[in-house]
Amino acid sequence: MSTVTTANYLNYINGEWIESNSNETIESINPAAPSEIVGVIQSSTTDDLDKAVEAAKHAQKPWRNLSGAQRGEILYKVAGLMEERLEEIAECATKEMGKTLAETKGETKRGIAILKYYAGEGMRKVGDVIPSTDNEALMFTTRVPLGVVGVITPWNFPVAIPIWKVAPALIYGNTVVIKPASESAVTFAKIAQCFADAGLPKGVLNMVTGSGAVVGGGIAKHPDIKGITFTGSNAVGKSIAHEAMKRGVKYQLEMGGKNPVIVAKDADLELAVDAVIKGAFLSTGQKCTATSRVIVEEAVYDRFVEKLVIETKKITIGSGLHASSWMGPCASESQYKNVLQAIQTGVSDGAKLLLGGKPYEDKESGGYFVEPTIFEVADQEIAIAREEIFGPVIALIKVSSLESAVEVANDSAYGLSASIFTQNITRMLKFVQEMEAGLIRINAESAGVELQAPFGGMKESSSHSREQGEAAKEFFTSIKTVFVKG
Ligand SMILES: NC(=O)c1ccc[n+]([C@@H]2O[C@H](COP(=O)([O-])OP(=O)(O)OC[C@H]3O[C@@H](n4cnc5c(N)ncnc54)[C@H](O)[C@@H]3O)[C@@H](O)[C@H]2O)c1
Ligand SMILES: O=C[C@H](O)CS(=O)(=O)O
Repeated sequence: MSTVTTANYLNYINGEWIESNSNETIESINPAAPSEIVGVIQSSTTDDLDKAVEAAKHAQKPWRNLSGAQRGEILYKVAGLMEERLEEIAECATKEMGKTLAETKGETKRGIAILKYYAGEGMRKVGDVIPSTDNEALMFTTRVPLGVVGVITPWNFPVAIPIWKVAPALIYGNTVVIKPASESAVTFAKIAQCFADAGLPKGVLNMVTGSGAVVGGGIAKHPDIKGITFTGSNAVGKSIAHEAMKRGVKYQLEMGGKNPVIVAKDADLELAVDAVIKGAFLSTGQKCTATSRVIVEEAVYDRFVEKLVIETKKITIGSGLHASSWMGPCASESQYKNVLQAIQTGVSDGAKLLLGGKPYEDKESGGYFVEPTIFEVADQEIAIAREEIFGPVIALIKVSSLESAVEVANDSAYGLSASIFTQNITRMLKFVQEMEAGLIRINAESAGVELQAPFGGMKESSSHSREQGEAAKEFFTSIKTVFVKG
């Protein structure tokens, strides 16, 4: 029997908090203590979505007609309010999806920094003057917003990912309808409140919560939504792309990964072990850039594995609210079951289980905890070496040379993030050149996206645009080339 511990969270449409006309709700559960309901959100309908899109459409022209500096001023105010409410937002994120308070505080600070970065973008140039072949003419480029943008976000970064989409969308003059993942929608409701309290004009930002198929699918199909930015699984991303292409609207997808780390024979093994543990098990492995394959040159394989197992055994598991916990639960029951199923598949496919592989029983809480799990894989064709698990599971692969390591690393449908540990500059440069991934990190964990740099994947990890930094401008605006003759 679950007990409601907090309020009913409403949709934010046209500057007001309103209930869905479905009169149905979804419970956001604490995965570390599933009997606890963090909040109750709206299970919205396409009618609710239509209201939100209408509000966004109505607000778009006045919003676009503000100067970038004026739009930026509001983003700075949102950042300030989030700073004041940092503890509340971070604690809510930890309760909703499980990652530790240290991680959610860091993520909330990251969201604040992203808001400030894009607030500043409101004062930066948007085009270029290009010399015309006609010496009496002036030719230049400028940029215009897309209009109403649909934002669909996952649960694993409930603060950073919505903000790294919403902030650039708004600063470049678009208005937004966002559907956050239901597993972390209460967290975004608190962020939307910061936008409301910062004086954002009504209709500029609208949040509609609910099922992906209904509300997310409705965003993909809506005729008045002129751009869709999505982060989530490949299956869902491809369905959104299909709908967007049918309507001829811009779309942006950032999706799954199966991120390799190569440990070369000249690697600093202590550094590599520390980075693999952080990259694979922080956030319970629920990062798109998380380490899931570790490819080790045979010359150092046994020493590396011995150190890795010893250090992994030190990981403390528990509620993310407890300072003693280094790793929290899987974010939901379904994620928990998916991870345990993947582990079972690994065992039945013949992978050698070196550590973990079982639920971490916490009888008091009944939380969705899984032990950090390390497999040794001889056959790279098996599922745990190929498919994204999005949990605390790594596959170790032994290779005879760096050439072979890069071949194995590239042998994946995904191309999001990749790291190498070596102290040889030639090997580093060869890796940079030959590794098919959008994020390349040298002597550092595979996770770690910096807000000021372009971020996105290659191959099936992405629709091949880039998010964050100046790159966001390319998606959230259209370029106009202007030729002026007196
Ligand atoms: N590349 C990146 O930057 C990045 C970052 C974080 C997570 N991810 C990926 O996201 C996945 C985990 O997140 P998730 O479980 O929330 O993914 P998901 O695809 O299940 O859901 C993502 C969002 O899409 C919505 N959705 C679900 N079905 C939909 C549909 N039919 N139409 C439209 N929207 C729909 C969901 O409600 C949610 O808001 C992993 O694959 C992970 O790799 C990628
Ligand atoms: O899931 C999103 C990315 O993994 C963010 S980061 O690489 O962990 O910063």
